[in-house]
Amino acid sequence: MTPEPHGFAARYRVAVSARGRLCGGIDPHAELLEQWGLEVTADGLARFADICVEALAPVAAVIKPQVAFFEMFGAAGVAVLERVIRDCRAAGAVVLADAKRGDIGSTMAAYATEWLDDASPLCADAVTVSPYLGFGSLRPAFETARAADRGVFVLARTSNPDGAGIQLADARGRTVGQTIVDDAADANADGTATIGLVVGATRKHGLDLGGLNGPILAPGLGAQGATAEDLPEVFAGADQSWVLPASSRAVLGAGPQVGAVRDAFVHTRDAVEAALS
Ligand SMILES: O=c1ccn([C@@H]2O[C@H](COP(=O)(O)O)[C@@H](O)[C@H]2O)c(=O)[nH]1
Repeated sequence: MTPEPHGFAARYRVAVSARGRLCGGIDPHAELLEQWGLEVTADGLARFADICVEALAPVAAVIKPQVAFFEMFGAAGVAVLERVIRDCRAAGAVVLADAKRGDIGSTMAAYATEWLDDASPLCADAVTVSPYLGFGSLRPAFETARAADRGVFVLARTSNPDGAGIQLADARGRTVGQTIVDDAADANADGTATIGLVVGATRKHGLDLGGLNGPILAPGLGAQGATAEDLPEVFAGADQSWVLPASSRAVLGAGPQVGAVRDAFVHTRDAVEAALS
């Protein structure tokens, strides 16, 4: 019997059932800043971030700041990121920091503290991680997340074409990507959905996702070519209630007016909800 959602599963389910299945990406590309009439500086970044937060935080179930675009401005950019995370969470959105961290276990523990510990100024609700050092190396992040009802999203089958070489490689009869899925499913047997996966919406992934019992972040909608109508086929074998498509540039390209960004987000979210079961 599937246990009642608790831990991160409960928080995630509440947000998605109230606001729908679309993750709004905050990716302050230099091109977008220029398109919005902003300087490519920390001040321009701060204005861009304020508009994104005002547009998305009250309506999006999950918001995913791409941390690289903040870190590239150094300490001033990280200060903007801290504010984005805090303000989005205060408005009721689940914040997934797209940081793609991964290292040996002892260093992974420091990353876990950075992104998942209440005492950190960068504390989010979930973080993306890379399993290249082995699924087990991520354990400190899983433990920190589980203790705090937070989540960790592990890269399994990414949206970029270059991912195939490693993710589809044979690992004793399964693909490397499938071993990540299976390890995540085992770790989610407690019903907390602490472990989510990243599986691109851009192509047939070839994974058996049926037993995951956790969220599936599906980037690639819009700028990378995937459409809402593609989703049912791409995620045919998954529990689609867990599928969370993500879009950044295609939504943000509607800016800089707050209302236009929000409308673009809501329009995309409604298309996703109409397409998925
Ligand atoms: O497999 C992956 C994992 C992460 N991403 C990230 O998602 C967004 C996509 O942005 P778009 O503008 O909607 O293309 C970006 O932050 C990526 O780093 C991904 O695309 N694919």
